[in-house]
Amino acid sequence: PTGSAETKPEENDVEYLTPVSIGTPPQVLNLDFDTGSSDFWVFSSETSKSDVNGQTVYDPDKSSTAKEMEGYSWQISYGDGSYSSGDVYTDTVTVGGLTVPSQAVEVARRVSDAFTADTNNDGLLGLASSAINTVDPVAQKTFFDNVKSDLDAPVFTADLKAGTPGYYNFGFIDPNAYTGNITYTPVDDSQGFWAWTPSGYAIGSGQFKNTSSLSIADTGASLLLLPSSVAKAYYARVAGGHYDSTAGGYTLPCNGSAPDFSFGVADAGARITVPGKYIAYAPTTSSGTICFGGIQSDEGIGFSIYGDVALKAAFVVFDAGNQQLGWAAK
Ligand SMILES: NCc1ccc(-c2ccco2)nc1
Repeated sequence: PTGSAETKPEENDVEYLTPVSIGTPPQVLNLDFDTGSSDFWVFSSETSKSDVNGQTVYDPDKSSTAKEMEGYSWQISYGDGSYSSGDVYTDTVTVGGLTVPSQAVEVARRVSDAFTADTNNDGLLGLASSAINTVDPVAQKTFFDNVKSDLDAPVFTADLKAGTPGYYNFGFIDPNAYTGNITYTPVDDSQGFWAWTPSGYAIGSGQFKNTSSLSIADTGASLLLLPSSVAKAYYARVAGGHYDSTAGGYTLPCNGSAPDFSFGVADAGARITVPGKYIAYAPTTSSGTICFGGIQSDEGIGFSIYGDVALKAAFVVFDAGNQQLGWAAK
């Protein structure tokens, strides 16, 4: 079998939410599919009332197929400083027509303020390696790991789009979803991420620079976080671009003409071009004319993060069968 689920962008494409059915009768929650983490967690009837603010919650007591995993718990913290924690059930979960009869569903007791404030986000569905799942005492499998062996092919694809719905597909590669060829590059999952090394980059029509820095493909991250030297070189080419410590990063005019940013995949000379208009990411709170930059520095993280700003410029194949990432233009 195969599956296909439409995913919809929140404002400014800050995240993409995908409907997921949990339990019997089905309870539909809109989740943030995250290739940068491996916990499937949801707002629930157990979530502290002060932590819930409009989210749809999963209530295991209303599901005839829910089973509590007694003595199991989880707690996770993310790179953006947000966190959540709680207990664990198993229940039937359906994504894009694909059903896992006994998926570990991590129900939240507590979530951090940023999750509380994100009213449309009902939880996360992790798609990184199950090796970094946080459930204690025994790590649980991701939805993809549970369904992988049944799929026509052990792959899923991310086709995120700017300001309009895209798709997460499971078990097949849609030839109509991309242009040209898919260029594959090896994945190193030793840290649990979809980690890869781009072959280099170009800013606008500038010359391509061969440099390699470990990066992850992260659908659960909004921005493109690059080595500080690259981010600096990029904004040096942006009229009105500069580092603004009050904003906490580089800003630029929202209506400007920022240069494109291209990155190389494998040595095959394949390039993905992020249009400059994607880099005027979101107006800063204090203005409508100055935007927070979609490219920022990866200082302090230890690797670069190819988040939605970059991913929405490409058709991306997460190929677990061959431990590789495929990139295509679209
Ligand atoms: N990269 C994982 C991730 C995803 C979403 C969020 C988040 C915080 C507030 C709203 O959403 N944090 C981390």
